[in-house]
Amino acid sequence: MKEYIIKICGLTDKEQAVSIGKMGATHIGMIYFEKSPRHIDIKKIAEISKAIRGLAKSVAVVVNPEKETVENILQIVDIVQFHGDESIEFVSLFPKERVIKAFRVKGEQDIQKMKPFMEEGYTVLIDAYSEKSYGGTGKQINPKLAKKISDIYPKTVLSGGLSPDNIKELLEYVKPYGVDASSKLEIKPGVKDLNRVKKFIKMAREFYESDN
Ligand SMILES: O=C(O)c1ccccc1N[C@@H]1O[C@H](COP(=O)(O)O)[C@@H](O)[C@H]1O
Repeated sequence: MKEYIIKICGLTDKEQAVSIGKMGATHIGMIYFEKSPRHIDIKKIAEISKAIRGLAKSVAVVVNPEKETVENILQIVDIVQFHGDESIEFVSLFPKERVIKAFRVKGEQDIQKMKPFMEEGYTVLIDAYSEKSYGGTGKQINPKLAKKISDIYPKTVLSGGLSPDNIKELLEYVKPYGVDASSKLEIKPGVKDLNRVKKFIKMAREFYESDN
């Protein structure tokens, strides 16, 4: 069977997370980064992670964390998503299959930074660069650049401003291994519009389950 990732991120509510798991998301993300408007504490992450067990994989998004923080988080979620400037030396302290490494991509020069992670076979997520924020900005990555990265590296997850309005076109053009969406599926930070989420997941599943 074909492997792919459909990740919905920035959940703060258990009931919403369970609904999204039932809609067919493969991964559900929660933000553990105090500067984010979607930040939730460890107790809440544990509660949501437990509730979605068997439905979808749980992912905690962190930005430049301490080693102990990651060790504690990996006790309660399936996967940790490093969304800051973490080095390969730091990331490789943790099991590869339990890691997603995100890169905020400005231009082709950033591909160089991804190379060590690609060579080691990590799942690599690409997001748009923003000066103001580490993520969840709704900004879109240049599709040509995204395609170039996805063509180079088969385990590339596309993110950055994805929604039902652009997903079909981007999937057909970039053909990434996975997709990840957050802010463009929200009513307000941390609260999802479930109709938009459902539409997004349906469109992504149609792509991945067709002979694209
Ligand atoms: O969502 C956040 O607040 C956030 C904070 C810090 C790092 C990452 C964050 N979100 C991730 O950013 C990408 C793109 O999100 P969007 O769809 O453009 O809103 C995604 O992986 C989010 O999980």
